[in-house]
Amino acid sequence: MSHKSAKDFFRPLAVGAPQPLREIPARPSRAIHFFDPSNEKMAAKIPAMVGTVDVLLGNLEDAVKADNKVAAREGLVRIAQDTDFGPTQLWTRINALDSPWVLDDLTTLVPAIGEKLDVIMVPKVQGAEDIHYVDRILAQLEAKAGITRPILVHAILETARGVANVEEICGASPRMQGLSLGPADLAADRKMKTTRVGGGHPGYLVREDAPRDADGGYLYDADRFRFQQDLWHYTMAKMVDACATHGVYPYWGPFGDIKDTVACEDQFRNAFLLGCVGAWSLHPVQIEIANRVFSPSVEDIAHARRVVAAMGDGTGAVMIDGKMEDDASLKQCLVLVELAEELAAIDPVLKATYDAIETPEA
Ligand SMILES: CC(=O)SCCNC(=O)CCNC(=O)[C@H](O)C(C)(C)COP(=O)(O)OP(=O)(O)OC[C@H]1O[C@@H](n2cnc3c(N)ncnc32)[C@H](O)[C@@H]1OP(=O)(O)O
Ligand SMILES: O=CC(=O)O
Ligand SMILES: [Mg+2]
Repeated sequence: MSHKSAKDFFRPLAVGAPQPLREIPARPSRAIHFFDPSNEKMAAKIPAMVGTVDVLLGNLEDAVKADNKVAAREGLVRIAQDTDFGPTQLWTRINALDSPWVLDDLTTLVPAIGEKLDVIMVPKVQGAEDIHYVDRILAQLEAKAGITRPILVHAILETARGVANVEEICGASPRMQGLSLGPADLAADRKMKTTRVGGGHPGYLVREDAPRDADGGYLYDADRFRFQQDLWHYTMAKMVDACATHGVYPYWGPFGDIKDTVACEDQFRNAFLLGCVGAWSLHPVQIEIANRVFSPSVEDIAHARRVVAAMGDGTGAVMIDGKMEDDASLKQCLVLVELAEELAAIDPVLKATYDAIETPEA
């Protein structure tokens, strides 16, 4: 495979296109809230949601009926033009690159609302070639429309080939903002035997050994503990490593069991703990869950600040509450402290909560 030279990687791909970014800004994106711009009831709620959610995403792909694709595209243009998004990011999910709608999605959205669109989410990305296609066409459209800052690209990891190529996808363009794990399409593509949109499965488990009777025989029929396992652990970990390697952000995608807010929270928290910065929200009830779960807890920040204060110049080892802390655990604490600062900058309630934590003297 041929690679661009380092000096060419950050050159605009069209004359007059904006200069690519060297670093993707860490903008809070705990919940990426999906709405169907062709659904009038849903669309009417969007202006009032500004400021309550980090990202509003006008979805044009799956979940929008084929007959409504044009209405969704036009609806998104209207909403974007009529709404002041303030601190809330505006994203869209375009149709798949092999669909009959995607070219019109791009050629309509960029000239009409390109200055307001922060990120374009591309579904069913298979490899670097898909990102290269979007990269070049965006550069041409940006140049033609006089867009002054590059629109970023987010890929959904939802095919087996995409997972196999996750490294090259992350590194395909300086536009790459992040990746989301799409469990529904990924399950179908891999021929997994779950019909759920994210979450676990009662059949995917590990069972406690059978106890033995007095003669040493196994009691296979005995009641034995069963532990449901995580179907998504391997893919999520692989995605997080690829994203961290390339300086882009990993996200959990959808959780389809809207009524099971407890399991949704578990799914989101697993993603947070493994390194993801956010997840999709499909229904308003999922926004609060994501905002809470993807914000460091008061306990974590209190502990992290104690370690930062105790570590002074950041070298050496100290004991806090019977535990060893050193340069490496300080870095873990700084991940949380820095995230808290980024979130506090846009979330006044969270800022007040973090400000109220007693910070130890250095
Ligand atoms: C695998 C994937 O690709 S996942 C990504 C694609 N899927 C999506 O984007 C799905 C987006 N969400 C939805 O379509 C809907 O939330 C559904 C179909 C899941 C549920 O919709 P409903 O049955 O109408 O939910 P419910 O009755 O609880 O809605 C309550 C209210 O919230 C509104 N609402 C529901 N979802 C949303 C949303 N995503 N954004 C804004 N408002 C919403 C409804 O319009 C309704 O308004 P009303 O009180 O004025 O009547
Ligand atoms: O698009 C998301 C998915 O899970 O499929
Ligand atoms: Mg999908």
